Amino acid sequence: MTAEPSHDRILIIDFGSQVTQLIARRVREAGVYCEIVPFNAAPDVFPGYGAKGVILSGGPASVAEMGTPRAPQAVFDSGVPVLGICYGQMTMAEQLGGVVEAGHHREFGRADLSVVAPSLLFTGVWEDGSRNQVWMSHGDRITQMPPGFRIVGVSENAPFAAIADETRHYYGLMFHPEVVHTPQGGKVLSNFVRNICGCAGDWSMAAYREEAIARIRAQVGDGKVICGLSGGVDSSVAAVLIHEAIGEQLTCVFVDHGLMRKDEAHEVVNLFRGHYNIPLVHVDAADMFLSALQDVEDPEAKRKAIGRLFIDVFEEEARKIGGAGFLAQGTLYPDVIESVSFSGGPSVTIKSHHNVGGLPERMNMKLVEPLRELFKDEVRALGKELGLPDAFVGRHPFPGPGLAIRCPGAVTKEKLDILRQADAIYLDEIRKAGLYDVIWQAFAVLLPVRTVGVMGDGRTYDFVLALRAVTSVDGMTADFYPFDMNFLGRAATRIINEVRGVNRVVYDVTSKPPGTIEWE
Ligand SMILES: Nc1ncnc2c1ncn2[C@@H]1O[C@H](COP(=O)(O)OP(=O)(O)OP(=O)(O)O)[C@@H](O)[C@H]1O
Ligand SMILES: O=c1[nH]c(=O)c2[nH+]cn([C@@H]3O[C@H](COP(=O)(O)O)[C@@H](O)[C@H]3O)c2[nH]1
Ligand SMILES: NC(=O)CC[C@H](N)C(=O)O
Ligand SMILES: [Mg+2]
Repeated sequence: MTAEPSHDRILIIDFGSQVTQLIARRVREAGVYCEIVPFNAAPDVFPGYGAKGVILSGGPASVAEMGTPRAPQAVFDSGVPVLGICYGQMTMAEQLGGVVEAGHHREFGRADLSVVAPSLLFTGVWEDGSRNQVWMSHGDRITQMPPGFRIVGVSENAPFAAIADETRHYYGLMFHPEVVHTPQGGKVLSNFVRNICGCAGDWSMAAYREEAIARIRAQVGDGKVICGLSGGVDSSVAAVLIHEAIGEQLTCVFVDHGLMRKDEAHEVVNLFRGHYNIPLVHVDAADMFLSALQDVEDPEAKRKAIGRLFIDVFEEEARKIGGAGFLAQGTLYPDVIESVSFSGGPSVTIKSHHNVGGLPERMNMKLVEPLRELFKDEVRALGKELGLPDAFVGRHPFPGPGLAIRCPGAVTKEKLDILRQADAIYLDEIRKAGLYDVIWQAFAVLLPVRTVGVMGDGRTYDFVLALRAVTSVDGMTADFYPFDMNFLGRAATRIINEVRGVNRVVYDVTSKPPGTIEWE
């Protein structure tokens, strides 16, 4: 947990819901700092955390079953306001003397909430007597409220859809206020953190910048820092922020691992050197990465191998400048959440982001990660605050393992060359159509599948290329971009005509979840 002591803070206890991160986002949108802690770490974290309120997330387990997770008793003993959402509501009800039954009354998706009594939680949002759209995803339900609570809202299948004990400031919601399908849900969460918990709502990027600089100085002292710079938004913002904090103690290192897109290495280095007076070392490590990846097919093995090599390169560069005690990276909150699985914790590891779960166990340098608590859109806002040019702030994300995770199966130089050309054409068409800034991320994937085609009256037997484009706010959830068919036809024709080795193009229409954005 990172200290953010000069602002009010909310602690979110995670029971493993797929949408816990969205609770954090909504709370921050209300100008309030918050962090997520897994339920099994909560008993240690809560007592010293200084939370002005606690939110209990949803989760896949059933409160009606023995041995399922509970909130720390200390939370209820502390007197801070508590909001339970779905599983969080049910465990709160059970822990405070109510009864929960396992599910015959499943509600998944859109539901109507009838407000049947006034509550501070709904003030200025939903009037007493109104019916409102909410989103539910549960099978269990409360059948008996704990003492001191009353019903505030009901739905067709949940007689206790919203309950409150206004005296003790305990609130429980069966529905999920954090998802966009509960259109007024953000305001409900804002009511909780601002009006009920009494948080000031003064958490902003300008404040974050000042505090982050102070923290970097305190951590680093007069030590030297190597910063992994990819040219992406995150590391560019991290580098500029760290430079503001410690000036010449910083050296940036750009690793060309041979898995970059077309012309990317030179563009990044020139752009950065053109704008900043920060020392930047350009390392050509393509042979080293490609030979290490030669026979690696498993996605996690690829990620781990790349993570390890990155560190080898950083350590080597540190030696060249006479040693550096610290390694800085543009790690974001979603990288941390998606990579880390606490043992016995609620959520599973989806993929090891090279800069977190993919790091080797033994590290000589200490990590400096000033963006570790931020979501992508917050980093972009911080970048604007720091005056970064749009060429950095508006860039689509590009994963550290690069094209290796866009080449399912073994990675070869030939495949990378094909992918590079096709990807460049696809992005060129996107820019020409004026869609680059509308789309959150777009890229091509070279599939390890060959199909038969006919070109110039001859038979071809070449690779299939998949195109991907998504819209998103923070990369945690995403929708596929609904291209016009003419656009897709145009891009496919150009790729097949101009790139040798591809004779078929397909478009990926999977959202996240259930897909992820990258294919590996
Ligand atoms: N080629 C590279 N050279 C040096 N460091 C890198 C490279 N690729 C990734 N990194 C390090 O790993 C971190 C995480 O990579 P990631 O792709 O998430 O962030 P980014 O590249 O800075 O931003 P974006 O997500 O917008 O691409 C980076 O912030 C950077 O510190
Ligand atoms: O720096 C990174 N190192 C990684 O190992 C990594 N894996 C995925 N990504 C990027 O994260 C976002 C979410 O991707 P997924 O839906 O595929 O998990 C998308 O923007 C991905 O491009 C990575 N970035
Ligand atoms: N979304 C949730 O928190 C679900 C809670 C519990 N697993 C149920 O099905 O009722
Ligand atoms: Mg990147």
